[in-house]
Amino acid sequence: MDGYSDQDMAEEVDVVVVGSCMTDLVSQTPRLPKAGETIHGHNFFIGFGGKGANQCVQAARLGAKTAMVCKVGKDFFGSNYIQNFKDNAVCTAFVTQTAEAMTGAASIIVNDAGENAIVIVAGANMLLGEEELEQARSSLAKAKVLLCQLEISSHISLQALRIARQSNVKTIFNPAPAIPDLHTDFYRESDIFCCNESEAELLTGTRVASVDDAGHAGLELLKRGCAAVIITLGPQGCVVLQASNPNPKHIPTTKVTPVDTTGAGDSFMGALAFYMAHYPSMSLEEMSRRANLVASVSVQSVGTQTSYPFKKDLAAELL
Ligand SMILES: Nc1ncnc2c1ncn2[C@@H]1O[C@H](COP(=O)(O)OP(=O)(O)OP(=O)(O)O)[C@@H](O)[C@H]1O
Repeated sequence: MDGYSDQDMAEEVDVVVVGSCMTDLVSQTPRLPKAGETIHGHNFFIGFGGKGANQCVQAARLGAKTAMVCKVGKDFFGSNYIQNFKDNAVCTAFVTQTAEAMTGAASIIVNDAGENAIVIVAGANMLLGEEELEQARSSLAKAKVLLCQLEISSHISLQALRIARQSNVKTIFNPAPAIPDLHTDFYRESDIFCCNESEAELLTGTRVASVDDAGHAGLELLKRGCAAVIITLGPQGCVVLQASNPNPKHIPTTKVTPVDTTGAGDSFMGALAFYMAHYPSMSLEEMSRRANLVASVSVQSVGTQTSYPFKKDLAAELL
């Protein structure tokens, strides 16, 4: 936007995401190579990923004023990612570049059967520290919603949640990728604790393979101190529980033909943050129903951020 700087944007942010950026380097091959083998692939592309950035971009595409707090390398990938944020109208005032590490990268090989082998190097993501969080403090304290995940140092995510809570900013925490010994304060600092089936399984130690299982796991997570729990269930939508109404509620979604479900969870999270920021008095069930529908659009085309809908792609009643 001409004449409208990053600093101007930082003054009026609705959704702040403190999290990761990853560049996906994707090779499509007939089969996965064996150790020591070189094979020819038939396609290569570079994609924008990382859970934090994905969620931020989805919220921005729905119309939320978003800011990303993250660290990328002083390299081509980092500069390219900053441009991607700008292209999606995300405030980059708190995106820093470091010469100490490369931008986070995921080297992905996908064979024709859809199987993959992936190497993730978190790189600059792990260097996001308290200093950068301090720089974002005043924007964070004025925001409506904070969104965090676990692809950066977990103590930075927890610190961001604490700052938001102290300022009465609603917090959404996505414990992904899940770690078994999650600090108990993550539950207490979360207004919404939102995870998928496998994360719920790892955190509770119980099997989550059905809507009923998700209800039981959700109750266990709720007991740990969060105000609400959402467990996403792929094509089955999600289950919602609130401390004020702990009866698990199944929120189904519409049946679609999935083409590529990569990043569906992040689309759901970004949409949820948008609804919380724009419709603070909407029920959590209704926000979840709408987030299901946004995410269901994302599974109907290929890629991660490339599949995320914009406001203009959605029915007016969803916005
Ligand atoms: N096949 C599908 N059909 C319709 N909606 C889907 C489908 N898969 C996922 N979704 C939507 O996306 C949301 C998140 O999906 P899921 O529970 O699979 O998360 P996830 O495992 O974190 O996803 P991913 O790791 O692929 O990003 C679901 O709650 C649902 O709303």
